[in-house]
Amino acid sequence: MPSPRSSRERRAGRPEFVSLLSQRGPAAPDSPSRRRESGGSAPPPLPEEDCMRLNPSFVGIALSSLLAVDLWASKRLGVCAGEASAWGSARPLLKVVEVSGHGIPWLLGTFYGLCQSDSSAAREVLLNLLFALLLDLVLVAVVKGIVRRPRPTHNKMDMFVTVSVDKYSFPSGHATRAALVCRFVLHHLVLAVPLRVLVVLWALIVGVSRVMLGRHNVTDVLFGLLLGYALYSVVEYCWLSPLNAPALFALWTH
Ligand SMILES: CC(C)=CCC/C(C)=C/CC/C(C)=C/COP(=O)(O)O
Repeated sequence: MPSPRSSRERRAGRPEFVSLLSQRGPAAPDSPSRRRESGGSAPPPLPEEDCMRLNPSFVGIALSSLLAVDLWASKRLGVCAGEASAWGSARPLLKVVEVSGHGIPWLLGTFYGLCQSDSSAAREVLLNLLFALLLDLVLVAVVKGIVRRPRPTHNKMDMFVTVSVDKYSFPSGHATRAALVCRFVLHHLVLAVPLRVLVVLWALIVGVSRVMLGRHNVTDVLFGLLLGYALYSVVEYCWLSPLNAPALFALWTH
């Protein structure tokens, strides 16, 4: 009966073991690389980029899997993407939700409030809300323009007023605005608890409705919510006041 040691030695001589070993250290006496070096008929080594394609990194595999799950889930959840979709009858209602998170009503409403406000505290809050909404529009446009992810194929482009970058879907502008406005309102308006809950629900419904309407993939909305949440911290950090932006406030002093 052969000893375990001698059988291990015999296995080490087999080509598959030799080739594995040859990738880690100096070539074994009978390894394919040694045969190649000695002018054998083996094909020339692959260029670096071909090797990369054959050996995708862990991050690459994880990202493409996430993308595949995202596309699959977004298509399944796009139940109001058209009138003929599974929940197509709810589409008009979700389009009302869409308008509630659109930039134009928020910009016009804030501007109108600013013109009407007669207390300096209200003016300060509204001016900062206006600044936050404009910053959000610019940031989303820049990210959309850089990432250029197309909207889902099942989306019907029948949105209320859009600008050119809105043909792209990452991140969802409605989701960033909803998260930003939600945090802003919760911090600066003294509201009763049921109203605070309603504000949070509104932001979540705006986010979910983007996927249900087929406007976005799930990751567009998740990233949008995170971006809007983080953007509020930037707005707080850069908070405009009569002390640091007197010229701006002078514009609104009656
Ligand atoms: C002052 C100015 C440039 C206003 C533009 C307001 C405007 C047209 C905003 C676009 C809002 C919109 C359609 C965003 C897209 O949202 P997604 O959730 O579909 O990314």
